[in-house]
Amino acid sequence: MFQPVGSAEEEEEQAEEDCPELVPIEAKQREEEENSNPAAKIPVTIITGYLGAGKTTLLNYILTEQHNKRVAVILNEFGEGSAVEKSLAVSQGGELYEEWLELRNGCLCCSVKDNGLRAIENLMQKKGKFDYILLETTGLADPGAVASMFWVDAELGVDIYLDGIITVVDSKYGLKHLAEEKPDGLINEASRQVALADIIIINKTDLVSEEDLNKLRTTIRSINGLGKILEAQRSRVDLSNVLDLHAFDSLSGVSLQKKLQHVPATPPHLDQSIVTVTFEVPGNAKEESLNVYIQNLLWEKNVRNRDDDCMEVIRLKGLVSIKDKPQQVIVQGVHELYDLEETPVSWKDDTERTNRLVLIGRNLDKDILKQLFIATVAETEKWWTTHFKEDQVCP
Ligand SMILES: Nc1nc2c(ncn2[C@@H]2O[C@H](COP(=O)(O)OP(=O)(O)OP(=O)(O)O)[C@@H](O)[C@H]2O)c(=O)[nH]1
Ligand SMILES: [Zn+2]
Repeated sequence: MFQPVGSAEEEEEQAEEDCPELVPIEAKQREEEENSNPAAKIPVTIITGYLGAGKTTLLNYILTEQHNKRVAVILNEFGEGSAVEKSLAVSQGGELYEEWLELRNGCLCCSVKDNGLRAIENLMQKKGKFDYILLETTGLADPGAVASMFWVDAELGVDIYLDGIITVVDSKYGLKHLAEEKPDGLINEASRQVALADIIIINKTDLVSEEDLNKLRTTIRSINGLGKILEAQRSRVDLSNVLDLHAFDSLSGVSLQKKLQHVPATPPHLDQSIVTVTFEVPGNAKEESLNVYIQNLLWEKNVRNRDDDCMEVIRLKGLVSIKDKPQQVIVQGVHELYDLEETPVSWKDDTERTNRLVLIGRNLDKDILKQLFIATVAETEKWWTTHFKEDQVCP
């Protein structure tokens, strides 16, 4: 795991902020508990989406569907009370709110008002009582920050892993939210959530015409060329499409290879600042240079496009060939965090060795990104150093 210096401390500080003490569950001992493998890691799926898009509806749906999983739910409220969340707890458990609840089907439910980290740590003390975690963020949350939590916290990483990010989009208001301009020139929350998603659920399709739905679908695709788009009413989707995705680990290596070959070049969209860029460069990458390449993009943020705008990468994904490594390496990035991990898949022969990268973000210029990458792979420092202007680091 690579992270810019300072983040770990910041996370630490955040974790210090108060979180309600969680009430232990007096649950009956389960037979499965004895049989369950204590070393097995628990998947966490983040459910995000703009206010009212249908996140809680999705949670409710998952909790009531047959899936043979004992799901623990964490509602991340960031201090904003919500009647809807209350109704979830009540309708499912018929009891208290803001505490741990054991639902009738054995699922656990919790509501927290901090960044969720402490809640998950506490939850892990109930290990063996559940085998899946769903975390709903608030509508205005940046899911990247929540996702980063699982990467930064090494201790947590022993017990759980990030399985995927689901973004629920409201059919009726989705386009409006995506087009919203923020006064400070920042990327709006709705776009950020779509950019980060592994799965995008276009929900409430009952409320719009086929024409409007097409527009929304096209816009979403133009932002995120990699994520899977599903359409739903009442957030009812096939659960095999949203759970156990392994979107962030090397297990996704095999499927990722196929997927990366079919990422559509996203059409330029006038009012859309976030795009997906993908390119392929055959050959080997030198690990050190690859780190420099990624760090310049994610940390130094000193890579600019032709208009001299800074490139902002929100999500990065790829399969690369590292010199002297027999196995394919998966690259994952969310905001400033990234990771290189060997997959179980080996390169068959040297002619096959190649690097495929997908970047989702703002002001991205495919040619410049590719040229920089070629400079890395070919280990020619010249073009490289002339292109980074140390004194022109973006804010
Ligand atoms: N017409 C229609 N309404 C829906 C659909 N799905 C959800 N709703 C309604 O939309 C409202 C918001 O749904 P929630 O699931 O609470 O949305 P949320 O994203 O959790 O909302 P916040 O947590 O407040 O941001 C509720 O009144 C739902 O009943 C749908 O497919 N069609
Ligand atoms: Zn909700």
